[in-house]
Amino acid sequence: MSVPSVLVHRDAGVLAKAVAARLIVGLVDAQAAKGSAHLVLTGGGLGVATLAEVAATAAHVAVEWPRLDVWWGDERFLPDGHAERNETGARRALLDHVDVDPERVHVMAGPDSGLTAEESADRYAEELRKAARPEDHGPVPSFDILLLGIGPDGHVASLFPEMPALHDDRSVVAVHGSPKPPPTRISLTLPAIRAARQVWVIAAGEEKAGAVRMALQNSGPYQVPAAAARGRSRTLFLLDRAAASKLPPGLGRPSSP
Ligand SMILES: O=C1O[C@H](COP(=O)(O)O)[C@@H](O)[C@H](O)[C@H]1O
Repeated sequence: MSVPSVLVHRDAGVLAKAVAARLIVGLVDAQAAKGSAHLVLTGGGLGVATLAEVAATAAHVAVEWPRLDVWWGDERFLPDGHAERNETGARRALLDHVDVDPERVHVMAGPDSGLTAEESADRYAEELRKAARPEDHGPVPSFDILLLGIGPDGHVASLFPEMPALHDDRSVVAVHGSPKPPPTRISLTLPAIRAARQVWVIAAGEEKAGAVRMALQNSGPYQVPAAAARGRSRTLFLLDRAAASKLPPGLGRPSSP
């Protein structure tokens, strides 16, 4: 697993633009190397703001959107089109504005599908398994870039501290009793997240500063799930100054004056 690098931008607005630019370059590079790419999206305020910045950046035309598989790290178990679904935010901010192949946009089914949360998680795990190639050596594709927001409690995706999902070795699980609404969610597990080539944890705001510090300081994953969010080749913590404000001196590298 890779050792995290920390990059700090001036504020949330600059951070969203910087992550968007980095994402466009990362996808173009992955497609140039392999022909197609796998991207895992996050929900949350900064996650959606980043996608809106991708759509607003002229260079996004360099991404071959039809040759991109889009996945989610987690979903709130709500009906299709619900404003609080991570999918809805991603569609409005980016996916409705680019030429993605609908067959390659892999959504986590909600209750309107007739599935229970467990069945939805199992179905997503199966979709991931089918997309995995022998060279991935596991039940999920080696995602090229996996984006994660982080909660003030250190949660990533819908993996909350001290919940049983943190011990699950399946790739996708249903989560019940989430401390953040809505209570029922679907989430990739830590083994699925750690199968990614690159994991980018993005965070803005002072309320995230304590969690960011713990995630970078060898906390146990059961207490701080973000501490286990690491990519096989690269892990980036992309922060604004407020989210980096509790890091020990020298840990964060300023990127924006
Ligand atoms: O509920 C969720 O929250 C986290 C973080 O969201 P933020 O608005 O505090 O940045 C997000 O990463 C996750 O995907 C989402 O379901």
